[in-house]
Amino acid sequence: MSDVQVRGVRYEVDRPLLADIDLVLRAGEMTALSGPSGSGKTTLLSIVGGLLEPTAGEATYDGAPTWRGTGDPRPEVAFVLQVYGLVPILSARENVSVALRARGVDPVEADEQALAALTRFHIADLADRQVEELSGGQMQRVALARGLCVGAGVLLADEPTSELDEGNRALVLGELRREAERGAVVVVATHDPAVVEACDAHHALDDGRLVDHTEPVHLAHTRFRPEPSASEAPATPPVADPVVAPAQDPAPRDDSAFRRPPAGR
Ligand SMILES: Nc1ncnc2c1ncn2[C@@H]1O[C@H](COP(=O)(O)OP(=O)(O)OP(=O)(O)O)[C@@H](O)[C@H]1O
Repeated sequence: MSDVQVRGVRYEVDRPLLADIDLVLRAGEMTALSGPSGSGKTTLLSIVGGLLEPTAGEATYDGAPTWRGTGDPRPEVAFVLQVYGLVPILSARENVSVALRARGVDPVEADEQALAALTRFHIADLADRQVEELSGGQMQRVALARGLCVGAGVLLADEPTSELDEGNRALVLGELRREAERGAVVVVATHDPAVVEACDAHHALDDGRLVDHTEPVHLAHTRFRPEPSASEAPATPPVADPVVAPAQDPAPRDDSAFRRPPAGR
């Protein structure tokens, strides 16, 4: 098991997009990366995974830079992309199978493993449907099946629950937890306080820099949540910290499947 080390990373295009990023992303843990839209989460994931070359500094995994000079990620790295990156005219199973074949898995075996991966996300019944016929949430789960099926050492997921209902979010968090438990570095860029809460570590970005998130966390949808009108005002005062008490669920949620394990595991 190896951690990802991010040291002195800066990234500029026509202006600085990331500056002074120093992080350790630990193997065996789920790490949340939060921050408002445009704060640099996707850019940082891309550098961590070797899709982008940092202007300065480096990200390393297992002692070697993740940037290989080409923009092709190392085989130990898998992404679940925000825009899914699926091939619309291929079936769900084919989209997953392609990722396995690219890593040298025999085609018949790859098809079997692809079906097993879709089963993890409760979409085995959609295996032979073309991806372009699927809903956004179904596509997101196909992308998750593809990202998680390869047993990557570094799994980078960009907003992996953005299209999902609460039940499927719990399912996905449970599967990400399983990846961490087998020793992967799991990093999740997210706006969702429930996802942050399920992670072992949390780093917040604002305008391309890491910020102290012990104060109210920079989560866009909590920051910009409108004030309730007088007629909508709750009978009891709202809780001050949206991350400590993020949800106002009417019913208790069974999140035991993805809750972080107790200390000293
Ligand atoms: N190729 C590019 N050229 C120039 N600017 C870019 C490029 N890619 C991203 N940016 C800018 O970099 C900043 C960070 O973008 P990024 O996608 O990393 O943010 P994010 O935190 O992931 O946002 P979101 O939550 O909306 O997905 C934004 O201001 C964006 O406009």
